[in-house]
Parts: sequence; C-alpha cells; structure tokens
Amino acid sequence: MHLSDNVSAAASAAPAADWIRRAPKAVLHDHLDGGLRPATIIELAHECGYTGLPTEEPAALGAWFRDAADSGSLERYLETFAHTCAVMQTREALFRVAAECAEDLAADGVVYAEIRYAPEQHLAAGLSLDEVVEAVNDGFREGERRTGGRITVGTLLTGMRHTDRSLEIAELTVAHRERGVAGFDIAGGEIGNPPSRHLPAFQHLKRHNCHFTIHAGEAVGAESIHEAVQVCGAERIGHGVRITDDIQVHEDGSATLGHLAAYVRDNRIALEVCPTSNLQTGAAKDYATHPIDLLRRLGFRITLNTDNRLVSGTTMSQEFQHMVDAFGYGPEVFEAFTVAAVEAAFLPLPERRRIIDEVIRPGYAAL
Ligand SMILES: O=c1[nH]cnc2c1ncn2[C@@H]1O[C@H](CO)[C@@H](O)[C@H]1O
Ligand SMILES: [Zn+2]
Repeated sequence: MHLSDNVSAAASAAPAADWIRRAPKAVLHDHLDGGLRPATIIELAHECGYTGLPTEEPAALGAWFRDAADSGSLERYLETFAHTCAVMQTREALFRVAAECAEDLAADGVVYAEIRYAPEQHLAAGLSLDEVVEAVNDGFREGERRTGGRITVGTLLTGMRHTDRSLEIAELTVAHRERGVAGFDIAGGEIGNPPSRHLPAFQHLKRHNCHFTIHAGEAVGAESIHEAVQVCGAERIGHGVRITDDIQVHEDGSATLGHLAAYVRDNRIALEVCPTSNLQTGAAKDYATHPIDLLRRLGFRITLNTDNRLVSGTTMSQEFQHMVDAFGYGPEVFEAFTVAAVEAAFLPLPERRRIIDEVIRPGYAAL
C-alpha cells in the first residue's frame, strides 16, 4: 500500500509555542515517579532524611536526571528512578507529588491524563498497597480541585516486570477500579522479562473486564508486541515503536505490513508513543527518523506522550514542538492525536465522547 496522508501534515502554518501550550492535550503514558518537580524532590529528601541525591540545586537536579537517563539504554534510564521513589514513601509525599502532577499538566494544557506508577515501590516506610493508592488518588483529587476542574486525572497501577507481585497489583486495580483507578500496566526492564511471565495478572484483569496496557516494543522487538497483544491481551501498547520490525518500506515509498503490524493497525490498538524517551533509551535515533510519522501515515492509532517529564526533561508541549520541527505537523495532526488519545482512554464511552465533543473539539476550534 502507499503511505496516504489522510490528515495532511503541513496544511497550515506551523503552530506557535503559545498555540501549542493552549491547545487541549491528553496524555495516556506518563509515570508519576518520573515527573516530579526537582524542587519538590529536594524538599521531600530533607523531610525524609534521604541523602542520596546527586545535587541539591533544583535546575542542576533536573539536568542531572535528563543527562543520566540519556544513555541509549533502558536499564540505565530506569536507574534514575531510585531517587524519586526514595522520596515517595509517605502519604504526605505521595499526595503532594500527585497534586503537583495534576497542576503541572493542567498548566501545560492537558485536559485528560492517565498517570501510572508502581504501588509496590512505595512501601518502604510501612504504607500498605491500599494506602499508597488512596494517597495518590486523594492527591489527584486535590490537584484537580486546585486547577478548577480544568483537568481530569485517572491512574494506572503498574506491576514491575522483574518482580513477582503483578497478580497482587492486578487485584489492587480491580479493587480500586471505581475509585480513581482506570487500569493496569506492566513496566520495567524489558530484556529477560517478557509480559507472558505475568499471565496470571492479565487473566485476573480479563476475568474482571478490567483495562490494561503493556510496555512493549521499546527495548525488545516486535515479538514483545506480539506477546503483549496476542498472548496477554493488551488493549494498548506502551511505546510499541518496534512494530516497524514488521513493516517493510520500499524505495518507491510504498510499505508492506506483516500480519502483526496489520493486526495492530486494523484493530485500532493505540500506540502510546513517547519520542523523547525513545531517543534517550535508544529505541529511536533522532526525531527526524522517529517511526511516529511512518506509523501515523500508515493509519495506526497514534497517541503522543511524555513518558517521564522529569527524567526525559519534557512536557506535552515540548513533544508537540518536536513533532512540528521534525515533521511540520499542523493543528489538524495535534487535534487528531488528542482525539485518538481520548478514544483510547480507559474511560466509559459516554465520558470519552463528552471530553471529545465538549472539550477537545471546541478547544481546537477556539484557538
Ligand atoms: O519507558 C519506560 N519503560 C519501562 N519502564 C519504565 C519506563 N518509564 C518508567 N518506567 C518504570 O515504571 C516504573 C513505575 O512508574 C518506574 O519506577 C520505572 O521503573
Ligand atoms: Zn513508560
């Protein structure tokens, strides 16, 4: 098939920075423990007696995370989370981080967010899994309130792929599903930890008709996406950019999709694409050759995301800007990404429709 441009990439003038910030945005893939304010980390470290921070100057700490994560390796990227998790061990700290997360996203024009974190990483000071979930949810309700309801935040509970608590976290997800938890995720180092290791967790979620996404096709190739979709039953894929392993692009610009790539596209399985994070972990070489544009033109359901605002030194607006610079995207593409994200959100259909019809569409029309 030929790469058709259903949504023209450069139909209008490049959006200005102010336009990008004001444009309504939705983020489906953003880690709570990867997005703290540097100044908050430093204050929380003082409060809890954590002495392991590489620096106590906020700007330098922000730069340290970005640089340390910029290694070309997912494992090295993930090492930086030891510092953020170290200061997120009490109810007060979790509440504060969640409330500030909602405020920061809303200030960046985000109207809907699904924020993920691994409850098992916040038990070191004696909180129970339920207490962790309640603290984070209460923090998000506070953050929504502080922004005057400009943002709606749901959470995804993440099981870590190298540990063995995923079934417990899946059970926790089901238990809290009516109270702020929208779904489940699996994250952590991909190599050596295929998602099929966590089948009991996915089976539990399926038995309870619960939503889940899986990080796949980031450090490992298309076979991990096959497992996530066909063996585990993921509704969305975190990253998923290595689906290009199953796509052949010919010299004349046409492309041939293998059966897996065709399945993912044709079933409208959303890819939670995080360009800056991919550059840091080596999943992509640079913005200009990032597969997001190829996948978009082939008709995949593409959503644009931050992954980790602190660790990747990014925001939704900056991800939009990188796409303008690399591919000349105009407003129509950003509206399409945003609508795609809300369509793929782990929300009841009427709620998705309401956000699209009453917030996203009018928001873009008014810009
Ligand atoms: O891009 C990623 N790939 C895999 N795992 C990740 C990524 N970003 C963050 N985490 C992992 O998810 C945990 C819970 O939020 C984080 O502590 C980090 O270890
Ligand atoms: Zn992630």
